[in-house]
Amino acid sequence: MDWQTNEDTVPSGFITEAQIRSVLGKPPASGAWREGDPVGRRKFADIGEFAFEHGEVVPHTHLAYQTYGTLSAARDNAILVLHALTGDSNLNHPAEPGHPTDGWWPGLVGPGLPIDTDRWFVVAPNMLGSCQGSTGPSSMAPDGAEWGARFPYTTIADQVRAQHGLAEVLGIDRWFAVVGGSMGGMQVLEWGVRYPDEVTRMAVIAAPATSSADQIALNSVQIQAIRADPLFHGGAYYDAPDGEGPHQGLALARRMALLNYRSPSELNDRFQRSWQSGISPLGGGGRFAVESYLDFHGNKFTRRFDANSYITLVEAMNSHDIGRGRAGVIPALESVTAQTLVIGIDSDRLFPVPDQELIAEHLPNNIDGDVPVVIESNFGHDGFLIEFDLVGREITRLLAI
Ligand SMILES: CC(=O)SCCNC(=O)CCNC(=O)[C@H](O)C(C)(C)COP(=O)(O)OP(=O)(O)OC[C@H]1O[C@@H](n2cnc3c(N)ncnc32)[C@H](O)[C@@H]1OP(=O)(O)O
Ligand SMILES: N[C@@H](CCO)C(=O)O
Repeated sequence: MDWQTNEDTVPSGFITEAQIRSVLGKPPASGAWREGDPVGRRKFADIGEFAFEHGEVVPHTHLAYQTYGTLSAARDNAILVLHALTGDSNLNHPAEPGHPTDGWWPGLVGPGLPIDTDRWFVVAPNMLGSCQGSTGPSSMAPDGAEWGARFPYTTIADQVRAQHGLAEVLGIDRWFAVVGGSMGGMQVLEWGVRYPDEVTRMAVIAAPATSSADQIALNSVQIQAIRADPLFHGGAYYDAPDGEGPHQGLALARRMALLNYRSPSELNDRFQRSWQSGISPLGGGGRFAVESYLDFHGNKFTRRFDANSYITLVEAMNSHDIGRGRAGVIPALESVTAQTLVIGIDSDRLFPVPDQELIAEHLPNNIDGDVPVVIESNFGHDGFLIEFDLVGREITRLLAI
């Protein structure tokens, strides 16, 4: 097949300001960034005025979220599932009239699956600062224009405090489990440290206790790729004609990110030196298959994500230091009371296994003693989004103890 860019890909996930307003019942002074798509299954929790760790205040904030299963009368079966950098509140929706198949954890969450929605009430929010329905840079500021680059610097702790606001709206004062991977795993840790009395069990998957210099460096070049795009306009591109924006910069950032998400051996095994039709055997005049793959995902990404949100969320990952203001990483980890499962992936080059070893060593109630579970997978960091059987087996174990 001759792979091309995906110009015809239908964007998904964007909702309008008016649609959010119709759910919240009042002008939210915040919203989503692009017209055209239905609210679908999302609900919106109004969490009011929000003071960011950095000092700024946003007068009206809301989180988009979805629920799966039924909350028990005792309200004791709730599980919070937290997505990674570019995820959303869609966990698993089989195709049905009006809705295509959707969701980023279809092998993990659903009836009869490891997080069995016949038993558990699962809550999946879109994180603060994102662009899939929750308040973020593409939301409207009080002056009637999008926040853009003016949106407050957002930390992992901010995102977790916003999720806590959602828990209050839902009337859930204790989670049976909090589960998440990558950036979601950072948030799981923050939940365990910040709200120890509200988390019974937690699973930290492919995440570190702090973002290291290496990880910050990988993130910073992605941010720079977006800011260097001449169509970025300092983050004020929402009213550009014909939907122009820093699409090339965002696509380049996604290409770079993908290299951290996959393992060298997977790319080598999968694509080898194969090339697209039309390329010369020397490699000129066309694209290697792996280049086409990166182009494909880079272009596709620009159709579902806002560049300012991407910067906000990547900066939030950079902010991650579970020991900040808590006398260091080790005392912070030692303060967690929840039963914990820590999962690493042996081929993860973004958040490698030593990151999870540090966490497991210092969590007092790690179910595997002082070591993490290390999943063998060739898929690198993205393994937690692909290896449903391996991850599911461990989650099942956590929920069963
Ligand atoms: C919680 C969260 O993290 S949510 C965010 C998760 N989602 C994403 O990250 C979106 C981007 N997608 C991905 O990274 C991956 O698809 C994953 C991790 C979700 C799943 O990984 P995999 O099953 O290995 O999918 P893979 O990376 O091969 O991508 C498949 C796509 O690449 C395309 N593709 C494969 N090879 C090539 C190539 N040589 N040239 C162009 N396109 C290619 C496939 O056609 C397929 O397209 P589709 O998405 O329209 O079906
Ligand atoms: N593919 C994931 C990786 C980050 O953990 C995402 O885009 O969110």
